[in-house]
Amino acid sequence: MIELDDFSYAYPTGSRPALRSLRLAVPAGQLCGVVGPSGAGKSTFAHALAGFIPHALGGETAGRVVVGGRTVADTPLPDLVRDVGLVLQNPFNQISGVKFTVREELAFGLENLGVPQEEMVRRVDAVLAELRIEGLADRSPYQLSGGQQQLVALGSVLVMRPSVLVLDEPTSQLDPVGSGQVFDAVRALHRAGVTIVLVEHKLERLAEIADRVLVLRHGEVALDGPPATVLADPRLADWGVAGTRYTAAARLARERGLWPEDRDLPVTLDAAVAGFRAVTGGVESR
Ligand SMILES: Nc1ncnc2c1ncn2[C@@H]1O[C@H](COP(=O)(O)OP(=O)(O)OP(=O)(O)O)[C@@H](O)[C@H]1O
Repeated sequence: MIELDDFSYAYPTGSRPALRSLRLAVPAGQLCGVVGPSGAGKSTFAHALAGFIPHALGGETAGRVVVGGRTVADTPLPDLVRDVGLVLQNPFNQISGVKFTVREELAFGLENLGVPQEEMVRRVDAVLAELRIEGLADRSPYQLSGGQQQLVALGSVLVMRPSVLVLDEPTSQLDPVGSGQVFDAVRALHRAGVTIVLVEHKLERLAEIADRVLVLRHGEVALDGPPATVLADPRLADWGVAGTRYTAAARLARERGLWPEDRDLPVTLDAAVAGFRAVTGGVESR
């Protein structure tokens, strides 16, 4: 469970608050997507949940962030990382720099926690298989592509088995295959009951897996609700957030009188197919 209680934050060098009076709760086990235009505060939000704000980045806070019953500002970072995993937008920043192979890199956090060797090997092997990166195990973390590093950065967090996972654009550098590997892993973690906050620009993917979507704008929550409602909201375009391609296609169809005004615009492929089937009466032209 994550709670933000009137939480505001300004960076040490920031002239304006990056987050403003956020009041929200993410129940245990929920997969909450976060979207918004550039500079909206998405990364800042992710850092605040994981305790990097204020512990590592300083700045001024007001209100509280509570994760798993602990007030983030009052909990030392090493204690927080046992429960809350943060995958950064740039994987390069997440690599320890002190390990020679991916296998060692994945074990690093567990080593620091004093996890016994056998258990460590078991957990690292499980994560290598889950992310389908067994082939990278003996490579240097520095001789990987950005996308491969992104998978390793995710793996180094997953081995810790956090109960809360915060992912800041975890597929930004990945091709469709790599993105699929990450989304499969996220889906499995969601099924396993992990609480997940996922900052993601790939809205078609987000629409399929999120229980809920927050839209951040100027550091505030502009919209909050189920993906089918939030991602089809016409205001997104005005705010600089491109909706899903399914919503765009149905909106064009509506402009041509082919999608009824009273039918919701779709955000997933299944909803789009069902909608077009219904409006064409199931007749498919060749
Ligand atoms: N280290 C920093 N120091 C000062 N200001 C910062 C810092 N990082 C971000 N900001 C500012 O805080 C605001 C929110 O930035 P943030 O990176 O959280 O946005 P974002 O929604 O993640 O954007 P993007 O989609 O481009 O990653 C912006 O005005 C940004 O310029």
